[in-house]
Amino acid sequence: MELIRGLHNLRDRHRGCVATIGNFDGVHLGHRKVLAQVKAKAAELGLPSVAIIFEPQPREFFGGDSVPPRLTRFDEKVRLLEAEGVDRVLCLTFNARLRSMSAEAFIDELLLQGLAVEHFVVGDDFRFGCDRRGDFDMLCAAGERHGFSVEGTATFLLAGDRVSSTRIRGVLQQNDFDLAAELLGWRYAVTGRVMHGQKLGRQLGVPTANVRMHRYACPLRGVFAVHAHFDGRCLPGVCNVGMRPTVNGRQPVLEVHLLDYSGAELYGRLMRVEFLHFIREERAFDGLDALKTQIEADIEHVRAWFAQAGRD
Ligand SMILES: Cc1cc2nc3c(=O)[nH]c(=O)nc-3n(C[C@H](O)[C@H](O)[C@H](O)COP(=O)(O)O)c2cc1C
Ligand SMILES: Nc1ncnc2c1ncn2[C@@H]1O[C@H](COP(=O)(O)OP(=O)(O)OP(=O)(O)O)[C@@H](O)[C@H]1O
Repeated sequence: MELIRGLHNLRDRHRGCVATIGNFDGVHLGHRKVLAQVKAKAAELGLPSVAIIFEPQPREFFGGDSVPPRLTRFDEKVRLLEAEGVDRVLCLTFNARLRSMSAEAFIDELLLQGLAVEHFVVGDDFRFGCDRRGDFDMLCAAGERHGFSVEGTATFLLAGDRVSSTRIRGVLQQNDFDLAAELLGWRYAVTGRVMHGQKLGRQLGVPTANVRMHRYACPLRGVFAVHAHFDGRCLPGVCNVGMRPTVNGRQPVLEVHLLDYSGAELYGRLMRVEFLHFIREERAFDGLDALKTQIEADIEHVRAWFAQAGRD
C-alpha cells in the first residue's frame, strides 16, 4: 500500500483509479463494505483502489465543543485500510485552504487533474467543497461531463441500525464492548507508548503503565478490565482512563496495572490496551489512603471478573 500525503504529492503515475472518500474513523464494517465495492470495481477495470481521507478530520479542524473522540489515530486508520487491501491512501490535510475550496475546484483539482478517477464510490449523503455545497447529484453530473462513473453505497445495517463511527462512539460510551467489536470488526483498543507518570502508583503499592494517548483518541472514561498487549504477550489488567481528580490531574491519562506482573521495565514499550469490561466511574477521593483502598477493591473485582468470564 502507498500512502500519499497531500494533493501536492500526486504524480502522473497516480492518475487513473477507482476511489472513495470519507473520514473512515475506525474502518468499521460499513466502511469495509464501501472498500469492498471499490476493490471489486478496481479489479474489474484493472485499476488501483484509492481511499481519500482527511487529517485532521474536518470536525477536528473546526474545533469547538462538538469535536468527537477518535476511534483510530491516523497511523491505526492507515494500517486498517491497508489490511482491507486498499492500494493507496491519499491523505488530504484539512486546513483553511481545503475548507474554502469550492465544490467545482474539489472535482477539478482532486478528482480530474489529481487522480483522474474513472469510478468514484461515495455515500449519497456525502457533501463536499466550501460550505458543503457539492453533493452526490453534482458528482454524477460532473461524471457525465468528464467521463467517470459515480456509484452510491448501499447503507450497511447491523442489529437494525446503520453502522457508523458516531454510533460506535455511543456504544463504547455505554461500555458495550462486545457490540462495539461486532460493529468495528475488531475489539476496541488504545495503542500508545508507555511513558513516565508521576510515580505515585508505586507509592500506592499499585505500579501502573501510563500509555500516551492521542489528544482525541479515547471515547471512554472510568475503570475497566483490560487485556494489555506488548512484546507479543497478552496480560490481564485493570485500567483507569481519566483526569485523576484525587491527585489534581490536568489532562486525561490512560494507565494500566497489570495483574501479577513482575517483568522488565515497561517505559518506552508500545502497548495495546483492549477494553473488555466496565468496572466503575472515576471519582475524587479524600486522600491517597481512600484511593488505595478503592484500587485494591478494583483489582479484586477485576480478578473475579476474569475468573468468571474465563478470559485470562
Ligand atoms: C485501577 C485504578 C483505578 C483508579 N481510580 C481512580 C479514581 O477513581 N480517581 C482518581 O483520582 N484516580 C484514580 N486512579 C489513578 C491514580 O490516581 C493514579 O494511579 C496515581 O495517581 C498514580 O499515578 P502515576 O502513574 O502518574 O504515578 C486509578 C488508578 C488505577 C490503576
Ligand atoms: N454503514 C454504512 N453503509 C454504507 N456506507 C457507509 C456506511 N458507513 C459509512 N459509509 C460510507 O463510507 C464513507 C466514509 O464514511 P464516514 O467515515 O464519513 O462515515 P461514518 O462512519 O458514517 O461516520 P460519521 O458517523 O462520523 O458520520 C462514506 O462514503 C459513507 O457514506
